[in-house]
Amino acid sequence: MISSNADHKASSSLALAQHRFSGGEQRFSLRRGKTGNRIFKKDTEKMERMPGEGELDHLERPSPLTEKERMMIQDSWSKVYENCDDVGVAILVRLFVNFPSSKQFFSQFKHIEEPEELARSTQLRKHAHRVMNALNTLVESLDNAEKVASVLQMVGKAHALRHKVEPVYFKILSGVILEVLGEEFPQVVTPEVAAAWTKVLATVCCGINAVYEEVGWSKLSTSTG
Ligand code: HEM
Repeated sequence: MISSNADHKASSSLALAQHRFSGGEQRFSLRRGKTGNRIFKKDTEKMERMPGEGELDHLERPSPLTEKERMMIQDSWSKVYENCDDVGVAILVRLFVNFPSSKQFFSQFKHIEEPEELARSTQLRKHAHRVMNALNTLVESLDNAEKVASVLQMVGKAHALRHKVEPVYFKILSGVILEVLGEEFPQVVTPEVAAAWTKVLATVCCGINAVYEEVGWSKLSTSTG
């Protein structure tokens, strides 16, 4: 069961396979306040829409990255990673606000709604740090297929077996990552760079799905049953 009633009221689009990277409807972005600190800004008010049944089931593994794409990923990531903690928290707050059902796996903030309060949660901040570090390892290892596979094995197994996270949330998170990076780093994440990121994140999702299948995850579909 991955969707609450609220999930169905929504009308945003998200389908990694179809290159639609709107991560949801309420937008919280990082902006510099007068003090120079990054703050969360709420732009619009809408509700979550989970991908429909079968919508994301047939994600095809993208072609390998070209050398140029690999360089674009590594260059853009170096700018993003300079703001590792802020960006990681912004991504996860956007995920949890736009897709509230994704909070169900987190004991310490599953009932919190306010983005500012979410952003202060120790559990959220810790997970943001872990996600960003894992992405950093993947980006650093783009020319090392074995290393990429071992990271995806570790992440996939832990989330399937220990945390029992439906794999669709990895696709949702991928869309949110692209959306936030595009908004926060518009000079860096040009359409060409975003296309390369699309490939990387689709590869991550395919790898995670493969691990879920390996460990016998029984419900790879986005079924709400
Ligand atoms: C690229 C995507 C992700 C990466 C790299 C990632 C990475 C990690 C890592 C390294 C850990 C800690 C080690 C462990 O317990 O296995 C962790 C824990 C966890 N992750 Fe993720 N994660 C990702 C996506 C997600 C998503 C989409 C969800 C659910 C919506 C999720 C839910 C959790 C939960 C519930 C924990 C345990 C948290 C705790 O014990 O405080 N993760 N993740």
